[in-house]
Amino acid sequence: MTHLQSLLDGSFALLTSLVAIILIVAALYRSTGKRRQEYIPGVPIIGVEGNASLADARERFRNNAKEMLLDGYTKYKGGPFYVPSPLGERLMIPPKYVEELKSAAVEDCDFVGTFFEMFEGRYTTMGDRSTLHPRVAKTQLNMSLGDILPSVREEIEDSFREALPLCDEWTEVAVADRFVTIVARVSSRMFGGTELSRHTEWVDSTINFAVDGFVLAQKLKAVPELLRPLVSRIFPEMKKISAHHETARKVIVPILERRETLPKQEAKPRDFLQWMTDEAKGVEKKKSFLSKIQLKLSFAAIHTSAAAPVQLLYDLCVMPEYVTTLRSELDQVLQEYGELNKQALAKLEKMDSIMKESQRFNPLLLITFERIITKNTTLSDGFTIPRGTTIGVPAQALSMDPDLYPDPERFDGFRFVKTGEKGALREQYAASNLRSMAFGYGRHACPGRFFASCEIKMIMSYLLLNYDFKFPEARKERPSSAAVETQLLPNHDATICLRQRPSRVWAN
Ligand code: HEM
Repeated sequence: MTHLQSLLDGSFALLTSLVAIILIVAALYRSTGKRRQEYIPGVPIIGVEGNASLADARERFRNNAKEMLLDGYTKYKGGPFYVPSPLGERLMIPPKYVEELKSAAVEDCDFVGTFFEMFEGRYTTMGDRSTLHPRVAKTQLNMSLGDILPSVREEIEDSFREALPLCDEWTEVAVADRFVTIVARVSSRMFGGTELSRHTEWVDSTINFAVDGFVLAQKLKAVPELLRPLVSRIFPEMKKISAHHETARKVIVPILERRETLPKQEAKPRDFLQWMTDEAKGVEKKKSFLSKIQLKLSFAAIHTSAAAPVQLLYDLCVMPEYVTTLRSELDQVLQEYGELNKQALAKLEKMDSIMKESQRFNPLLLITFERIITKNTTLSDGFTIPRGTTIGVPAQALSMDPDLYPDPERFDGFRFVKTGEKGALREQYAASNLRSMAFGYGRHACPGRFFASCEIKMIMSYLLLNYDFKFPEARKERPSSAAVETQLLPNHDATICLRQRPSRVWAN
């Protein structure tokens, strides 16, 4: 009896523990918000053809996303397909569906949610539901481009002098990181003037916030989702991310406090921080909030814009025949305008075109227009996208479509000047339409793309005017980009030989 009683007691204790474990697991599972993926019948998954399993395809996608996306786009052109991914299969949608979804309600077609998913936003703090920075970028930043360009020019000169000092002799340097520093400084000048752009700790934080967040996200993805809340604490990047926020607070809050004491009759600074301060509503007015958002904006602005001139520089080193034409366009424009102001930059049509062509081959993002569909959504032709599906557009594959870009495999630096002669705006570098989706599309299309376009043109102009450049003798091919899932990072180890030109800086 006693034996049976203790056996029953033991079983009861075991059962209670089991129930408790199941409840905890269920609660944790719910708290992660992850549901079992519902696939759309008949929609193919790229990479699982033949004997390949879904797990194989997901693994292959990590490093071969570019080829697999192109494969899917070519095979199922005009129709949807899934790309395999450890995060769950992502649904690539054709342009007709993009058009329908471009202005869907934010809560039904969630853009910020993709940051939380892809960059583990809960831990990396990447992604923010505040609309303050996109609001300000769409309005004040874009309206003020002409006014802020002189300070951008000055910062380019100063940061080039520090990051890439001019030398009479050919000097071999790895350029990628130096361009990140230049762009971080130039962006910071636009964010908050020289108080930010010359503040080394701030500039380092804006660069490394993205790097640490990216590394942490990759590490966390290798850990089962349930364990991430616990495991995240042991990764050093977690502490580094907190330190970047602390730097942002320490640097920005005093700037904002000083600005409050400026006499009313004094002209307000013309920078992003000031525009955000003026536009902020409710909790957005808190200085600590503004510092957090400014750091997050640096994530959107810096590595994205720094990748473009590096990739174009690599292109020009393998195709030096473009350099003379670009320099003579610059000469003509400088002669006409005397300086690189907004109108002058708009006249750099060949430069604009080659930037776009370079981006067509090596964009930073292979997929754009990424959104999470938060409720079952039926489109006009009856196609239903289940709740929880992450959608996107294979933007790079689209830019290789021969129906949109004749002879797409050929690098034709000035192809967009030719079609642009008909006055088609859609062919500009900063265009956002159904055939040019590098900057996304619709409600969330990159609001910083016009600034980015000016900034990249100015950086390339400065480079072309002041430096000769070539690859070292030993390099026979263009350095390949590093594919990390759907991102294509410019090669960070490649070196370039640079030499001072009989310098003109910018002046005519
Ligand atoms: C070449 C450089 C850049 C590239 C390739 C790029 C690309 C993108 C893309 C693909 C999106 C998502 C669009 C969509 O899904 O529809 C985006 C959003 C965004 N970008 Fe950029 N971007 C660049 C530079 C910048 C710069 C310089 C800024 C700020 C000054 C910026 C600020 C933003 C913001 C705030 C958003 C979010 C918009 C929203 O929440 O509605 N970007 N960008």
